[in-house]
Amino acid sequence: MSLKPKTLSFGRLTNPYPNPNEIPKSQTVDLGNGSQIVYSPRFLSFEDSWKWFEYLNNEIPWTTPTLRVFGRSCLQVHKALPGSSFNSLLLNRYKSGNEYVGWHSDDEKLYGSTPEIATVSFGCDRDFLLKKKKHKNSSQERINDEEPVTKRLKKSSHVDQHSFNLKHGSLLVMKGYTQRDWLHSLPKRAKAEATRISLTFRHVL
Ligand SMILES: O=C(O)CCC(=O)C(=O)O
Ligand SMILES: [Fe+2]
Repeated sequence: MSLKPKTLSFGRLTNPYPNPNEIPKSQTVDLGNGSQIVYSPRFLSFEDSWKWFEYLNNEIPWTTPTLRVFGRSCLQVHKALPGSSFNSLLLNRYKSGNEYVGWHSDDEKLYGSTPEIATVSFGCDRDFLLKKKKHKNSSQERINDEEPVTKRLKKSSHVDQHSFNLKHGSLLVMKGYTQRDWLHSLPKRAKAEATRISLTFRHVL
């Protein structure tokens, strides 16, 4: 894919980390029971990410709700995730903070039992939330009646929800049993006025 954007509009946002030494490091969050999230806030450079944003925003024939493109995946995602074998790319565009994705998991059979799903984000920062699914009968979720309520509440608010602010040029990877055990969403944000584009790389069996 050649990157020949029609227009470039660098400087829409100020680079939050102009000094490369201050760029936050990647973090791995262990969600427990074999699920993990890896978040790299500055996966692509600030300038390259704007080139990608402009290219995607101007050149993709965006339709509602989504466009699925099968074939060779692009960018450097394969290099960053050795062993990955993505063969599907889903593109989403959120034109404002009013556009959102509700709670769901990408647990369709076609992705297998432990899919690795990698999301690269461009444009406006948006929050990405994760919450644990309620399994009525699993021993893991069974409420211990002996435990004081206050302890129970503390435990669940700490362990059962996570939030990531997905930055321009960031990479977030959901791994292991994240789709089986967790829901994710990209909620409405009144303050997010600008467009966000995300690319999600997946492996279809
Ligand atoms: O736009 C995103 O970051 C995620 C969207 C999503 O969860 C999906 O397309 O399944
Ligand atoms: Fe999803």
